[in-house]
Amino acid sequence: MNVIKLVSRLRGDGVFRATRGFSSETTIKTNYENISWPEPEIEDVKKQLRELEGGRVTLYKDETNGIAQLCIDHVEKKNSLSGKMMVEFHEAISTLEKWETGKGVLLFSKGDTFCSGGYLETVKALSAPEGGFRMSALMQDAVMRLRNLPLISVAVIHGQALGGGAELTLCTDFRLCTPKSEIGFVQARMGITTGWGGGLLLKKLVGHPKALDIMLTSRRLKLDEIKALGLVDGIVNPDGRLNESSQWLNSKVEHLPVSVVHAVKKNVLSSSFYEERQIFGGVWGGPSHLEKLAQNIKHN
Ligand SMILES: CC[C@@H](C(=O)O)C(=O)SCCNC(=O)CCNC(=O)[C@H](O)C(C)(C)COP(=O)(O)OP(=O)(O)OC[C@H]1O[C@@H](n2cnc3c(N)ncnc32)[C@H](O)[C@@H]1OP(=O)(O)O
Repeated sequence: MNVIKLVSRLRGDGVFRATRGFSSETTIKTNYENISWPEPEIEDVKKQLRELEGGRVTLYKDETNGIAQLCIDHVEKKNSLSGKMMVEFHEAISTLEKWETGKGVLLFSKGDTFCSGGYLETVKALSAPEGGFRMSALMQDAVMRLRNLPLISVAVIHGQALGGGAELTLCTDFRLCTPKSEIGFVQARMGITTGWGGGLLLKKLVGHPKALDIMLTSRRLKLDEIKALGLVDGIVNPDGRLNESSQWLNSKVEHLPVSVVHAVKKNVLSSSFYEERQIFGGVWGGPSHLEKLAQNIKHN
């Protein structure tokens, strides 16, 4: 069997950052039942998933404050993600990667549910093992790229975040919750496990034992437990959650130039002193630095 290992680099912070670049002929040997599928080409997966209709994911970039709104909108089906929505989510993140004046992004949903995971019609349409693997490759790519954006990202959680929806709550820098927030890693009860990057992110955020417990029990985490796990960065009201979250995020970035916001985010994502000094060198002596030096700022 032509086995190509998934080239992954264990980052210092414990998050695997898989780097792919193999042609479609490569296969990946998994540890389970000796199954392997060709490493999919993302554009090929998007073409297949785009046909699986339902709902929409929209992106609005506010140029006045550099904060984008990434909205999950499939209210009639509890904001479950259809294949088409997964593609729109991936493409929105590609757009944000090119947004040079962007400072932040809010991931939120309409209605009373953050996201109930994969749209079960799409899940059934992809029920053959390779279908799940290909969908996972697309969503993991999107989640990893959202996480690695130089923008400051916030998940605005209202109502239930289940299955893949629970995984999406972990791919942002911050989480703002309403009193009705619930996070449920229900995958094990569905006979599967996380597939959108959430397993690794959960372990990184709460530690190995707690991540195992949460995923094995599939219990719904209510707000108090989400807080106790250190996963809540603020509370917002259900009806005003978008405005309140926008103000919360804006208060962290409005006083900084884009270059510094991006440098700070890249710094926190970095996993070596080498990376830090490359980022530092990119802003040292830059227009913002020279401007602040000229002002003789006192940090009192
Ligand atoms: C593919 C990724 C995979 C993973 O890696 O985890 C997954 O995410 S698998 C999917 C995991 N998610 C679920 O299993 C959630 C299933 N839904 C529910 O548990 C409940 O619907 C709810 C989310 C707890 C809400 O319950 P309730 O308030 O009682 O509303 P209803 O159940 O009546 O739902 C209203 C409406 O929405 C439809 N719905 C809800 N979730 C999904 C979904 N994930 N896919 C498709 N449709 C969904 C539900 O069927 C109702 O539709 P109608 O019957 O047509 O009104």
